Amino acid sequence: MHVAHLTLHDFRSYVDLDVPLGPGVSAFIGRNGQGKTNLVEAIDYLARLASHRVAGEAPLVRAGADQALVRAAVVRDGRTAVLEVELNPGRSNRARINRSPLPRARELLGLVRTVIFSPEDLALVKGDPSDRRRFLDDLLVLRAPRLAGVRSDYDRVLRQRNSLLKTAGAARRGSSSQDGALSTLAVWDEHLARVGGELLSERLRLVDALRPYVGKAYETVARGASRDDADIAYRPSLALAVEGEAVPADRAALEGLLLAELERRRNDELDRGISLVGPHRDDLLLTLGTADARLPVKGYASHGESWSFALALKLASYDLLRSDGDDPILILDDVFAELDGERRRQLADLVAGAEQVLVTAAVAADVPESLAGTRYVVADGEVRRDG
Ligand SMILES: Nc1ncnc2c1ncn2[C@@H]1O[C@H](COP(=O)(O)OP(=O)(O)OP(=O)(O)O)[C@@H](O)[C@H]1O
Repeated sequence: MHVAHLTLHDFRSYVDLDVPLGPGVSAFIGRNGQGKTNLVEAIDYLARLASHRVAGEAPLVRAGADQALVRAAVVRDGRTAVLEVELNPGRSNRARINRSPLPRARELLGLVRTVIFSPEDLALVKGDPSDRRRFLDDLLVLRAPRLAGVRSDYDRVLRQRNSLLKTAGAARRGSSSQDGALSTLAVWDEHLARVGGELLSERLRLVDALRPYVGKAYETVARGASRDDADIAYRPSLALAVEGEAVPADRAALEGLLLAELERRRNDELDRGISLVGPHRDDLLLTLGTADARLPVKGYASHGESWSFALALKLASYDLLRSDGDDPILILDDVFAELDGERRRQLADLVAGAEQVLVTAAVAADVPESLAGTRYVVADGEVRRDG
């Protein structure tokens, strides 16, 4: 797939932008702070309805404006659709396809697929578990857009259950009756186990599917590495076994495990007033080394190894989406400055075959020759074709 035309209105630093794009490589070159990332962020936003840089919509709307608009003509299998999203911070966003409004903006998900490489990816390795959970969940939704509903249902159930735990815990500490709260809690346990079991099962399956691609990708981007060096494993907040026997990764079995664990941890949860069990407490463990000497990347790996691992995770997700028969738009935002000449060429060779690659760089010479493509100059709020 590729974006054939991008229109922005009051998005980030752009008042109005109208830029035709084509398949193949487009490289956006400009001095720091000219709006290169803002442009590719807009396309990535259409794919995920979230930014890779900030939480929430407010920073995406131009300072002083009330709303922003991102519109893109997207070509997939020879057919063009015009996708549009209006960002309304504090209110719901609106989306349209070919000018027809959609009941919910979420229905845009899955129509554009992107894989973005950016300096923020380092948080995948060095950041909190929430950064890695977001990576997994974003990839889940890209592969199966209906899971956006499961993800938001889980967040809602968790919020409700946490507030109930606070109330019931406070009643218990004040020795007042908690009967009502406890019976309501049992209902929310069931919700959490049902939606959580589904999310957990999807994540486990995803990690299984992604794993073989991670070693291969790390070998490509890390100097002197072999494909067995890098590995990933899902680290759940509860043991996925009963009497030493691993439980299958299906939702019903996981739902049962979650319910039992919620019951077991009930007192802890009431004491602390938060949900201690469920996919919101899980992590993706990243390790490097040989079978007998394997170390977690976080806290042990060098800066170069960490950066290579982050790139490898993104490259692996790109390979996985391709193996599904998809051809996501690849965005390489400011990544070449971080790599030496050999790694630049290797990464460039790997991505050059994608239907559309969007590259940003402050210095044209940082973009490898094989990604020459079409060059655009980004300056003073404008984007024009170079030459
Ligand atoms: N909501 C907003 N309203 C107005 N201007 C904004 C908004 N958000 C970001 N900007 C401006 O956009 C500019 C940053 O643009 P962007 O991140 O695209 O830069 P860049 O060209 O990628 O630079 P670099 O090469 O340093 O990464 C900054 O000058 C910032 O002040």
